[in-house]
Amino acid sequence: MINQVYRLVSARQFEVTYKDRSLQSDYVVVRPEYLSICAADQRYYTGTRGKEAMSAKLPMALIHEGIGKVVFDRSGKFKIGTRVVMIPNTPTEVDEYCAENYLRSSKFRSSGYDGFMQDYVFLEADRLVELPEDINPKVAAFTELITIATHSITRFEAKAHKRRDVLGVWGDGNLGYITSLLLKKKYPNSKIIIFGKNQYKLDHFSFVDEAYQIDEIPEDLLIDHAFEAVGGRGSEAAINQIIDHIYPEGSIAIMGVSEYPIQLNSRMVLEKGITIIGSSRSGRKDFVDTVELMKEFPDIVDYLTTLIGSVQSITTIGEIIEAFEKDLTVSWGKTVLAWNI
Ligand SMILES: NC(=O)C1=CN([C@@H]2O[C@H](COP(=O)(O)OP(=O)(O)OC[C@H]3O[C@@H](n4cnc5c(N)ncnc54)[C@H](OP(=O)(O)O)[C@@H]3O)[C@@H](O)[C@H]2O)C=CC1
Ligand SMILES: O=C(CO)[C@H](O)[C@H](O)COP(=O)(O)O
Ligand SMILES: [Zn+2]
Repeated sequence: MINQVYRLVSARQFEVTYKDRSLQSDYVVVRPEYLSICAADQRYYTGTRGKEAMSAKLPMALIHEGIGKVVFDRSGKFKIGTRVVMIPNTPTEVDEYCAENYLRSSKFRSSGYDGFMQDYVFLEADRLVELPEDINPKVAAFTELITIATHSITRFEAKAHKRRDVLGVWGDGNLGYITSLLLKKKYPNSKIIIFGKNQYKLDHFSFVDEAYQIDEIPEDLLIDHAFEAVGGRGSEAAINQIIDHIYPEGSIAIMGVSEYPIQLNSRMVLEKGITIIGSSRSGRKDFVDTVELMKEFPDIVDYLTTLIGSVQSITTIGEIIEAFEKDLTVSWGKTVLAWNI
């Protein structure tokens, strides 16, 4: 069959490519239903990802957050019509000590490999996780982003010391919202504090114990552990502020992506014996755990509807561009694409 792939060829420019795909294979074929734009896609779309990365990775189809329906599965593992979340990481080997998302050999969709902006996506069966029938598909669209928080909290649980009286999250955006929400669910007796730049965004975090604007943090406030969900230029200030407010021997999970190396107050990292936990992307286990969590606690999905910024129907390349441009102008929530192309 001929599959249409919608690739970014240079900043703000998409082209359709036609790829001949055989159905005589073990791939499961999924028709994308709802996709969602990640900050990483915007760095490619706008060209801010940097000249070197742009020329190394383009042309490629963007988007690594999305759900769809199975339209073909030779193995019969999935019934036709099953709604699934697609896992963008594609490992090519297994390592006893290194998770699939940290293996340098893994391929990650929309970071050098075609993402989900295609008429049909061909995936190995283990790159799909079945979703509950009744899940809100516009929230499920950004399940991948939820798995980022799941993955980071799992690493924190394994690597940080066990006092969890006060946990701080820096970043009053999408990832900060999801991370604080999952932390509150997992550690109901811990004090969860959100630190952000904008009062109108902090007002959305109704489930946290305390919220502070970053220029109004009491000097004597101390946290046991922290999660950084800022990224970009703001990462540096956020991580250094965390270093100032963390109790000795605490851990800092860094999730925000920055294009440039940032400067850390390394002297205080040493003096306080701080553990820094880098956390990037996610793997199958994080998707399975996240879907189970959403099944067990439907209120999590209810809270996450707050993050549906806008839903754009996509029927043409022009509408893809409109959706990316509109996403750049909104300051709260995720842009969900109803994939009708
Ligand atoms: N590790 C991983 O695997 C993943 C990482 N990411 C990365 O996580 C980062 C956050 O993504 P997302 O939540 O979608 O982005 P958002 O832009 O929604 O969130 C970032 C938020 O942090 C706020 N902020 C800026 N500076 C500070 C500061 N010093 N302290 C506290 N908050 C601050 C921003 O405010 P304002 O807008 O006013 O500046 C914004 O509200 C990005 O870099 C993204 O690429 C995303 C997915 C996966
Ligand atoms: O969003 C992400 C995962 O959900 C990561 O930020 C993304 O994978 C980083 O990739 P790149 O190096 O291409 O910017
Ligand atoms: Zn992402």
